[in-house]
Amino acid sequence: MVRKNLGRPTCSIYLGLACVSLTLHLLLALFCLSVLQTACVLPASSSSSSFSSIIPRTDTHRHQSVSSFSSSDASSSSHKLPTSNERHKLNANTLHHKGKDWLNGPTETEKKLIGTGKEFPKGKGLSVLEALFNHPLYNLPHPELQEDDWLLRVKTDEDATDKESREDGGEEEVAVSANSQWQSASQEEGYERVTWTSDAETHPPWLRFHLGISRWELYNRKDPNVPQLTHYLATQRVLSAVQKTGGTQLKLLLSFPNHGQALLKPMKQSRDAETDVNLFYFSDFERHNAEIAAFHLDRILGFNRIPPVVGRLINVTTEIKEITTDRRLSRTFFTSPVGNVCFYGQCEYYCSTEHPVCGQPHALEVSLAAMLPDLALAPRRSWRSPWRRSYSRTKLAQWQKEPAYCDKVKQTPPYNHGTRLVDLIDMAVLDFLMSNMDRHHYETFEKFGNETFLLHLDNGRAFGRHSRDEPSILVPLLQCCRIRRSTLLRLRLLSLPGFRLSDVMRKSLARDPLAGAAPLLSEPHLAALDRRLATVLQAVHTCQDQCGDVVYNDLEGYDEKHDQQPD
Ligand SMILES: Nc1ncnc2c1ncn2[C@@H]1O[C@H](COP(=O)(O)OP(=O)(O)OP(=O)(O)O)[C@@H](O)[C@H]1O
Ligand SMILES: [Mn+2]
Repeated sequence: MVRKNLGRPTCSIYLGLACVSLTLHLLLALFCLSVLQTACVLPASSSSSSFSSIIPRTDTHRHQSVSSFSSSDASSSSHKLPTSNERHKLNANTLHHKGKDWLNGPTETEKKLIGTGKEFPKGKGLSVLEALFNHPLYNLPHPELQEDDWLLRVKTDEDATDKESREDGGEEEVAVSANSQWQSASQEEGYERVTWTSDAETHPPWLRFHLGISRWELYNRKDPNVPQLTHYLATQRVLSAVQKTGGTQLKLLLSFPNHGQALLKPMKQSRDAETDVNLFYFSDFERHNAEIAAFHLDRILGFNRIPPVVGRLINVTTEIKEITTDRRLSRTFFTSPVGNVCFYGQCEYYCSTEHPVCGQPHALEVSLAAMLPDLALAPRRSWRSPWRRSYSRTKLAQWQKEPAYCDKVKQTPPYNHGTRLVDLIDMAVLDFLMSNMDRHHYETFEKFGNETFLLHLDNGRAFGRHSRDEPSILVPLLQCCRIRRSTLLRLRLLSLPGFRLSDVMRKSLARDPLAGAAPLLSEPHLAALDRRLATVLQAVHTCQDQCGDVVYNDLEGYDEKHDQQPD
């Protein structure tokens, strides 16, 4: 009946409506697809403890993004982004996605790049560490550095003349003065007379380290000066020892005769003592062996973003107590009931008689980190981490309450451009592996603007517990589902039997002077590294199952070259 009554015009109206509805549905579907591709599936629960059950994740909730984002640092949002630099295309500046192959595990090319790990050439007499560093992934071609990609440069005689003749004298470039002969004006007691010229041969290791800092890394792994620098720190006569200000725990600044300096952190815990489970991360002690191990781990991950650190056995009496001019420090020395020489210094945390640093009776293990160039020469910018913890016993940080937090970070300068976000994720991977929950800030060199690497300073609270992993450290990766390709490939390499991370770390740490006393990381800590590495790879895998655009391809152009090489 109804059919009968339907005239031709009504029919076309229905047909039209059907078409409109179909188009709308299509548009809606397209929109949904595009949204799902750019954002990732996030954990459903909002409490921080939910992160412990993140891996592997199967939930598929979407969360509304929040429109306002208070920048993590007032200075960070005001800092203008420089234009992207073609020269560093290979390093990390291209966003590129190579189709579906990325989505599940290593591609054929990647497998070729990584190898099977079985070819570790034991027979060739190479150690696992040497074999790792010989691997193509640790020898990626780097574009030539331009003049302004170096943090400092030696001033030549011509520069000096130029500057004198200029009226304003406004030299922008930070320069190390080394005209024909660099002579210190005053001959301070104990310091050597300076006879450095612009010839690198005459420079002490610490100066060569400073002059080797570039836009993309703190040191070149192959630079023979790095072992020379650590040897220098471990053996030079200590000329002065004073407390270093800044930070919350006790640390000293040592000076050496040829004007080098080191940041000292003393041994506070035995190697295998685990941090008390009831201590909050912000109440944890700093560990000297964590500073040393962090330097090795960062280098093994291919980052080169931690100043070289070395262990040393110092004499508390002759190398600190008897030479210090720091009254605040010398006042705190005492002899313990068993006759050990102890001190505690003045600082916010653990500087009291109840928490002394003691020699046995004089010998004390310490870590010595190479000092970065003076802030007057090379100013640094401190950035508050978007994933900073609340540093409160009760409050949760924003990222712990909002699973879609990364969407906001991704839109906020400097994380919306260049490599900053993947740099931060590199840092989260490093911190998760060593279980460092104390990364509240990070620093960059002001000179390089936003196109530069992140300094991974202050690792004293890492390696506190081996029996537990802390999934919340990995949240930047879990929430953003983004990782640099070179990092991912190296992580995969380090998970293969021939290059197992724990084996490489054991070998690398054995080179430290303190390894003679006891391995710098106990076996349970080394085993934890392998376990955590598997967790990181699993997290990436889960991301790849759930989101697009996970891998940031910083190796563009390298695949093709590699493919052309004979197997
Ligand atoms: N190798 C270095 N060269 C120069 N400066 C350094 C070096 N390492 C650390 N610093 C500076 O010293 C400051 C304090 O050092 P560090 O963060 O290790 O101390 P801390 O007591 O652990 O700090 P916090 O309590 O804030 O965690 C750092 O923020 C950094 O600016
Ligand atoms: Mn610290």
